[in-house]
Amino acid sequence: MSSGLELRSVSHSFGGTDVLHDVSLTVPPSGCVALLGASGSGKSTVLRIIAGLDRPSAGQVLVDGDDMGAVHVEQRGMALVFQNALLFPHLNVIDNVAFPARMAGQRRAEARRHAMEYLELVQLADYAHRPVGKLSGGQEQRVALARALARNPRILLLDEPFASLDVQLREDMYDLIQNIRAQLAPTIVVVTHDRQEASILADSIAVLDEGRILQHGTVHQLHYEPATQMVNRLLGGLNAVPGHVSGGKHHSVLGQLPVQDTATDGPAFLIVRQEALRLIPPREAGSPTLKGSVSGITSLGARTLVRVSFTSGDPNPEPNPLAGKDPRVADLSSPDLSGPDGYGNGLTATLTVDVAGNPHLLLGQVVGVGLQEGRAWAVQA
Ligand SMILES: Nc1ncnc2c1ncn2[C@@H]1O[C@H](COP(=O)(O)OP(=O)(O)OP(=O)(O)O)[C@@H](O)[C@H]1O
Repeated sequence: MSSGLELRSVSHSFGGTDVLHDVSLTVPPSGCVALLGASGSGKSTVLRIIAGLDRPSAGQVLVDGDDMGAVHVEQRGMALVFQNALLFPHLNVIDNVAFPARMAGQRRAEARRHAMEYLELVQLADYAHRPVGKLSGGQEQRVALARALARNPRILLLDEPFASLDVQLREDMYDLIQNIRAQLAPTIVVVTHDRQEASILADSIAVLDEGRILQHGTVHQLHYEPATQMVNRLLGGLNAVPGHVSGGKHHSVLGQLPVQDTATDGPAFLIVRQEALRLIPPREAGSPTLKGSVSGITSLGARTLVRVSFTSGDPNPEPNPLAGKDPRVADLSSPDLSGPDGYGNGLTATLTVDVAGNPHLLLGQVVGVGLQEGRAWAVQA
């Protein structure tokens, strides 16, 4: 049966250097949480502390409410899978998977029968008697997963398990993890620096930066309601426009945009996801109030990123012809640039817009930008 995991104010230092600060995290039974962060942010250290491989300098790890402090690694009921599969080279595939059961004293035939069930789960039953030296990288990781699952762990810990696989193999592994979750429902903590991987695999993501959890939330919250500019950046957000919040609106070169009720007054960045922005085609835009000009075009294949630069200071703004007509498009072009905001004197801002297909734009071309309603978000500067 799956277990719930809780980290309570865990801190850790190596030789006097603090690497984790007051990390608290809850993973419900059968839940999957991704720890997302840049290299060196402390992800692996959190995982090692959960597994019992390192003792935290302070704080507690609890499983189903029980403090693991005095519980030995082997008794914690956890299984770890690393980026490197770490298979036993002298054993074939099935005996690698059967190894933990053999160590626990199970008879060979029984341990192998049990191992075979897990090899079937990871679709490697046909490879049971193959030497592990003759496996591909993806197959090695499948064997490592089967070996971890065969221990029937209370918690499965995955440390960048697919980082060394190519894109296609990685996608196959994501399907496999979904399948394992559907069939066995283990509680999972997966460490990754890949935001897409975190979004695909996990129910929620905890963003770690310099040993601190900046935010733990759903994939949606982290993308559209980031707690800080750093979270926005780590989740791939490309737009952060400086300005300030007052009276529930963000004031910047882009004008005044209503943001979340909870935003506090003061200096703040306006965060808008590139996917929540829409280019208003030049022929429809006519004379958009907020004239933006294309300053960069980057092809992503099926999609294109378009950078649009805006300059404040137009004393006679004209109305955006689309404002109010398209319910999906908020009026991003009603700037009060003559107001007392201090953003009216030739300052510029750029927004990056994620566009499906090739928009056939030219650098310098004037375009309008629409924002999906309710998608403007402010974070304190
Ligand atoms: N055994 C150790 N002794 C000293 N410092 C360590 C040790 N292990 C990790 N560190 C330091 O602790 C910090 C966090 O390391 P950790 O490996 O947890 O980060 P990470 O986010 O998993 O990084 P990566 O993605 O590169 O694996 C880093 O500054 C690292 O240099």
